[in-house]
Amino acid sequence: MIASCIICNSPYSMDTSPMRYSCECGGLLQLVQDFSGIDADQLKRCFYERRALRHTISASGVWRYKELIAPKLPEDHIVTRNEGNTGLYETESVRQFAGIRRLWLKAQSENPSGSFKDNGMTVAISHGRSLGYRGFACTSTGNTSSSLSMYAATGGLASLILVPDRDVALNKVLQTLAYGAQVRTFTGTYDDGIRWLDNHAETEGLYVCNSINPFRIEGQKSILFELAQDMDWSLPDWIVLPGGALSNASALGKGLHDLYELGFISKLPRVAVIQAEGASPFHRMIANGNVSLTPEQKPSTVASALNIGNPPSWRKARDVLQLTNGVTAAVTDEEIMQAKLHIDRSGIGAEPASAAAVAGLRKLVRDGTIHRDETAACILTGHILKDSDSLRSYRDIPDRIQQVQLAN
Ligand SMILES: Cc1ncc(COP(=O)(O)O)c(C=O)c1O
Ligand SMILES: N[C@@H](CCOP(=O)(O)O)C(=O)O
Repeated sequence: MIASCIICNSPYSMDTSPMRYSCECGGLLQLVQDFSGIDADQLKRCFYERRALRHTISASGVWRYKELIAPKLPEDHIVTRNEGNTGLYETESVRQFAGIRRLWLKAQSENPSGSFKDNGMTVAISHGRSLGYRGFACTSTGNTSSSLSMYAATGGLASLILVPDRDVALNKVLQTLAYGAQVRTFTGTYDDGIRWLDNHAETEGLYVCNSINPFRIEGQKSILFELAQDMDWSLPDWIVLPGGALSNASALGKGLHDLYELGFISKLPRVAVIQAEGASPFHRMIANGNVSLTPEQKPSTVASALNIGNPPSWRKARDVLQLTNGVTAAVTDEEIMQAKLHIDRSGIGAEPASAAAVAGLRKLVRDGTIHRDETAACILTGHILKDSDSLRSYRDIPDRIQQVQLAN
């Protein structure tokens, strides 16, 4: 496959190692898809047929869309856990909380490792394996690492993980270790980890699975494809998602572009990217009308997955806002936890980072950016058990635990 630089358009072949993540000029790479031979109506029928095929690669909520993601990747290199196929819910209590006419929640938390990362990771790992790599690496606040180490274990491959030594959810790191990964902790943030990988991955023979990897982004497009298929190719007015490294904003935007180009959808929904106030360099850039991103040196939020001060994909996300007439917002930790309470009590549940999307939707409805008669889908990115420390902040929990003596 060919990738091109998002800044200067230089082309690169992605079929040989060492793997390339960025251009000589520093711009990230983006895969170039050729949809010229595709019969869209026939492909649409295939998507429905494949969804019904249990226990096959094609039934995966990612590989079902292989022609639009990695058409030439040989099937025998694919490492899959039947990812995707996640639920789409309409929940009255969360809808009322957000204050919008109709709201759908896409629960990527139902993925096999518990977060949306699996949609992209299956593609990145499979691509790396097709190039002959045996060692896979990332830096992570915990979800990318859980996903990477799960797929590495599935494929009999080695994983090396760099984890900041503070402000990460311990149970995500334990999940990562449980799958068998080697973990190195360091003083610093996700941003420092990315820099280290940039400088050392090639010499250590490692394939990097962070979202600087364009195959990760390509795989994450499937979240949007599945949402569109679930909704019979008629998407809501808004797609609202949390923003950290901005991989999801980049991927969903590319997915929207693809579906529009192929004629699967006739209208582009608007994209709203929601950041936590303590880690909101992208929101500040957009709100201030700046042309480049000023990194945040000490990102800090209760939504530990969003503790990212220098999101690598900010240019791709900016282009998505331009394509979809999108917006950004920032929400406080208190607003995030308030939204999380509603999502948890609805029975769906989510980690704080995911709840930022619902908190942001509520804010944008309240300030009139989103009209209450419009419709929206929020992407719930991670599972309720992912950040279990945050659950301790529910003040009513002690009142609902009763110590009793059980008589036989
Ligand atoms: C649960 C969860 N939600 C949201 C995000 C932010 O997504 P992105 O980095 O794609 O902006 C992350 C990690 O990045 C995450 O782990
Ligand atoms: N929250 C993420 C951080 C972003 O990672 P990336 O995979 O988009 O590079 C995590 O789970 O580590």
